[in-house]
Amino acid sequence: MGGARVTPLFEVRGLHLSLPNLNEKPLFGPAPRVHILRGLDLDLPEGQVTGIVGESGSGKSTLGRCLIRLLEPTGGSVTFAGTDITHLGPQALRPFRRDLQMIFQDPMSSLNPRHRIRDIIAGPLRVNGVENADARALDALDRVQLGRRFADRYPHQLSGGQRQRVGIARGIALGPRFILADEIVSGLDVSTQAQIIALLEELVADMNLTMAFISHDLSVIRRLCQRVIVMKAGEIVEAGETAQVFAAPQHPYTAELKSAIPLPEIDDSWLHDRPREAGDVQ
Ligand SMILES: Nc1ncnc2c1ncn2[C@@H]1O[C@H](COP(=O)(O)OP(=O)(O)OP(=O)(O)O)[C@@H](O)[C@H]1O
Repeated sequence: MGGARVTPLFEVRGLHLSLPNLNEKPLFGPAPRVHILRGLDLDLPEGQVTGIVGESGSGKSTLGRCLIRLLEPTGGSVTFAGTDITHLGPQALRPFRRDLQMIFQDPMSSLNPRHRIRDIIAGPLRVNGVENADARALDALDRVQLGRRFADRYPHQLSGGQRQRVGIARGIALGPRFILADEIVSGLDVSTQAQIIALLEELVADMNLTMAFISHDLSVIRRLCQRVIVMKAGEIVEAGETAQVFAAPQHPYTAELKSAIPLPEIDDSWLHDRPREAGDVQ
């Protein structure tokens, strides 16, 4: 596309992650290590959504967790907004926690069933010492187009799409700069998926969010992500602008991936149909 270069929010160089392989513990000596990420280089441009695709077990979630430092890399570096966060301990990471948020795949298991929606969203705000946590939780409910009348409900009283909106509200309430979204629309029906994707697009634009969006669904990736990286066996086999990568895949694996999942070629206007009334939200 050309134009001005977008500053990367994340710069990842030679990222490596290995863990002891507990399935192959020898009688003597240390367990052999399993290499999950094998030297990744990538930039995540600020204000853009980068899709991460690849077969099951290729390391997508592990990469995401290294970015937000839920995992500590065993090699290479992760630089966030100019600071090397690769090996920061819990104390040094504290100032970054607000900026690095995650939305989980299954909101039912990640939302405490005994807590009201207002407390689920306000919880992380209180932990981070944010003033007016309750008011900000209600604002977040508005931003995800659920509305305040959901504040006193419990997760089981909501539909799958509504619960995912609560997950998103919790993710954005702290005003993060980066969100990791790991398979967050996989469990939803197609029309609810489309509404959630439209909401994410709006939030990314309004809040200048940078997002890494892990998904198996290439049509969702094509809709939402300006850039995409393709992983295989702990390595990045292809990266670039989404339209280019899928139009002219350079790596046989990308072509394989593309041919494995049919992409809808026609009329995606339904993706733009968004509810205008909070009561319509699914
Ligand atoms: N704590 C761990 N100990 C040992 N192996 C692990 C651990 N976490 C992940 N792995 C292995 O690392 C590989 C990458 O896992 P990861 O969850 O990152 O893949 P993924 O691409 O996100 O897969 P999926 O699409 O199935 O979620 C897998 O083979 C997994 O079994």
